[in-house]
Amino acid sequence: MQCLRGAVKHAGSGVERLTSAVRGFGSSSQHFRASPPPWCTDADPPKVLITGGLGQLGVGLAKLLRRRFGKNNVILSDIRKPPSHVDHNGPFIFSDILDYKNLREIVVNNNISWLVHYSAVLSAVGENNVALAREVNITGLHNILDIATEHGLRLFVPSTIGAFGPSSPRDPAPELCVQRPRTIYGVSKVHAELMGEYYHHRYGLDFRCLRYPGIISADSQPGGGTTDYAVQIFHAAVKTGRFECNLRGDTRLPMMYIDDCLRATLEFLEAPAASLLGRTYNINATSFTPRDLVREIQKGLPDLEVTYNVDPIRQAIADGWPMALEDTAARRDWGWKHEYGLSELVRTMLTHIATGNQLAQTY
Ligand SMILES: NC(=O)c1ccc[n+]([C@@H]2O[C@H](COP(=O)([O-])OP(=O)(O)OC[C@H]3O[C@@H](n4cnc5c(N)ncnc54)[C@H](O)[C@@H]3O)[C@@H](O)[C@H]2O)c1
Ligand SMILES: C[C@@H](O)[C@H](N)C(=O)O
Repeated sequence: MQCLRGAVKHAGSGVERLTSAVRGFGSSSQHFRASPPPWCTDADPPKVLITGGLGQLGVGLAKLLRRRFGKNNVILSDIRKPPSHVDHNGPFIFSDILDYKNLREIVVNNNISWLVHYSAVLSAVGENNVALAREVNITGLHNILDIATEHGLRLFVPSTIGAFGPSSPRDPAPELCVQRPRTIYGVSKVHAELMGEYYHHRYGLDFRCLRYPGIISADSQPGGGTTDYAVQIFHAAVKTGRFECNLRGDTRLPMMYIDDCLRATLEFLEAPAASLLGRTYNINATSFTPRDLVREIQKGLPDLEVTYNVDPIRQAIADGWPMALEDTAARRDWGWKHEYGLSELVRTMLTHIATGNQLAQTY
């Protein structure tokens, strides 16, 4: 299929306070399926490559997929040096998605069958460096599409709430509607959705795409997006008890706890092709404003103080994004169901961060 390429060329006391506050919250309700679903009949597990794997989502996804498919069947890759804990958990290799030959070599040499394409420049960073975002998010995607098509891979590319814009219906945004985003990030994600679906219809590429909400995680940092405040506030709340929020207090956006996001990704990847009436699906969990989030965190940490210092770039981006996503198609076609609402998300985040801080003090 080489012809295709040619053709389409705080601090201690705070931690104790927090620990006792969250003890009453109970433990995470997360549970991942331990064995393959009955309709998963593949004799061999897939060999999975994750690009951009050292960002907020990749390490967690690798952990989940390795539990399911085996440690050596999931290769994490990025253009940065991995921290030692990542290096010890399974295979990691350098891969620059802009280097087509290197990417092809990795796919061939490792007999890759599934490609999870996480490399991207996110919304806020993208507005500061449009050329870089265009290169990584669009040129890089072209390499990924060609390689996935040439080698018959199952390709997962995440899209985002950022693929909608001010003229899209906002509460909720349906699967199919006007999409005129005003960020290079959003434009590149609409491009990815359309190109992937085109390659599916034209070349039979097994392209799969989920529009993720803003993702909230405790042990990985966000990479420069508009929803980053909703992760940073937890760490600031525990460390200093103070947080300066860069979005207005009434900015409602769709959000999701990372365990729901990663489980959705695995379940969607495993869904039989015949059950997928579409190739790009919205997934939704909860929606909140900074004020809602502060109120919920203050149930565990009543002394948290929040001030607002709005970043006009991020605020303009958020004002053009939906407040919720309509996701009945995902629930109908492949059984999507979220587990974390706002209160579960906040309890789980505070529990994880308190436990992490205690461990850090121990060692
Ligand atoms: N985190 C979220 O809230 C969220 C929400 C919606 C969609 N998504 C999508 O999910 C995916 C993963 O998001 P994330 O939050 O982990 O992103 P992130 O910004 O934290 O990580 C992206 C990774 O891509 C890598 N990268 C950049 N240029 C590269 C290149 N040339 N070659 C290879 N890797 C390169 C970076 O080193 C980084 O580790 C992205 O596609 C993002 O658009 C994320
Ligand atoms: C929403 C998502 O795509 C990312 N967290 C961003 O804000 O850019």
